[in-house]
Amino acid sequence: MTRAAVFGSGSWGTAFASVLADAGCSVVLHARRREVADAINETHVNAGYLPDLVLPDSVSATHDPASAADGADLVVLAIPSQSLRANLGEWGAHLPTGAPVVSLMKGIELGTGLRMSQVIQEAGGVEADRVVVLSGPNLSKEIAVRQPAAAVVACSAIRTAEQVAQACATAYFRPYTQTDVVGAELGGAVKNVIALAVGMAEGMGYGDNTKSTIITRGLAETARLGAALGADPATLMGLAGVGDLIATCMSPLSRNHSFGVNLGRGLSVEEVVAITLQTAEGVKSCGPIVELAATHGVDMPICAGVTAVVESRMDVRQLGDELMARPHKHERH
Ligand SMILES: NC(=O)c1ccc[n+]([C@@H]2O[C@H](COP(=O)([O-])OP(=O)(O)OC[C@H]3O[C@@H](n4cnc5c(N)ncnc54)[C@H](O)[C@@H]3O)[C@@H](O)[C@H]2O)c1
Ligand SMILES: O=P(O)(O)OC[C@H](O)CO
Repeated sequence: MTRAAVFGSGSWGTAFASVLADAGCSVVLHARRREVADAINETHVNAGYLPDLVLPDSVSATHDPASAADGADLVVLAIPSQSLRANLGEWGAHLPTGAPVVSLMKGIELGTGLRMSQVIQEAGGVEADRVVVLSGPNLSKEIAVRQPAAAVVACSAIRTAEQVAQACATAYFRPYTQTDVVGAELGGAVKNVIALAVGMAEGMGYGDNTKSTIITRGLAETARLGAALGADPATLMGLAGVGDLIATCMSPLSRNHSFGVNLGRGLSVEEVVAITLQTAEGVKSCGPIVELAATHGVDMPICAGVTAVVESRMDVRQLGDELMARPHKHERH
C-alpha cells in the first residue's frame, strides 16, 4: 500500500487526502496546528475547511512534520505558495529521499518569480525528476463530495508522473499524465488572476459577454507567457489551462473569483482581505506574473490591470475602460 504524506490541511490538502485514500493509499495529513490534527483524528472531519467531508479511516493527521514524512512513498504539498519556501526551510529536511514530491499549489513566488516546482527544487533540494505538478479544474468542495473531475499530473520524468497518477486515480478523479511542468504550472497560476478580473466584472454587474471576453483574452495572455517560458501550447488548451480557467472564472466556489466579485461591488482590497478566510493565490501572484511577463517582453494587460487594482493603484471601475480603450489590433497578437 502506498503511504502518502500530505502537508497542508486546508481545503485542497484535505480533499486530496480523501482522494488518495479512496485510491487505496494510507495517508497522513500534516496540520500546522496541533488542535486541528487532534480534531481530525478524533472526528475524521476537518471542520474548519470541509465540515461535510467525513475522511476515510485510512487518513490520519499529525502536527509533527517528521512523523508525517516518515516512511512516505509520496509527498504532497498543499500550502499557500508564498509560505512554501519558509515551510521547506522548517521541515524540508524530513522529506524522504527518493519519493516523488507533488505540488498542488497554484502560485508564483513574490520576489523571485519562481514557479512552485522551482521553489521545491531550490529550497527543498528535490531533483527535478522527482517534482510533480498536479493541476486542473479541481474545486475542492466538488472533489470532496466525489463529483467527477480530471487533472493533469506533470513531471519531467513520465514514469514518476505515471506513478503519482496511479496513486490518486479513483472512479471520480481521473488523472492524465504530462511532461510539460511549465505549462501545467502557468495555467494554474495565471487563471487565478483572470478569475479575479472576471469576478470584478461580475461584481460590477456585467454579464456573460464581458466574462467570456475576459476569459478568452486571459487565455491569450497565458498563451503568450507560456510561449515565452517554453510551455507547450497544447497544455494550455488542456485541463490545466482552459479547463481550470473555465472552472475558476465561472464558479462561485472559487476564492479568486469571489475576491474579485467583492472588489467589483466596491469593497476595498483591505475589506476583501479581511473577509477572505482561505487562500486566494491570484492576489499575491499577480505582481510576480506581471514582472515575469515584463522580463520576457510579454504583454499581459488584464493581469497588469488586476495587479494595479489589487495594489490600490487603480480603481476597479477604471479597469474595464482602460482595457476597452487599448489600440485595436490583430486577434493573434
Ligand atoms: N481549494 C481548492 O479548490 C484548490 C484546488 C486546487 C489547487 N488549490 C491550490 O492549493 C493550494 C492550497 O490551497 P487551499 O485551498 O488548500 O488553501 P486553504 O486556505 O484552504 O488552506 C491553506 C492551508 O495552509 C495552512 N497555512 C496557511 N498559512 C500557512 C503558513 N504560513 N505556513 C504553513 N501553512 C500555512 C493553513 O492553515 C491551511 O491548512 C493553493 O496554492 C491553491 O491555489 C486549491
Ligand atoms: O478557489 P480558487 O480560486 O483557489 O480555485 C480553486 C482551484 O484552483 C480550481 O481548480
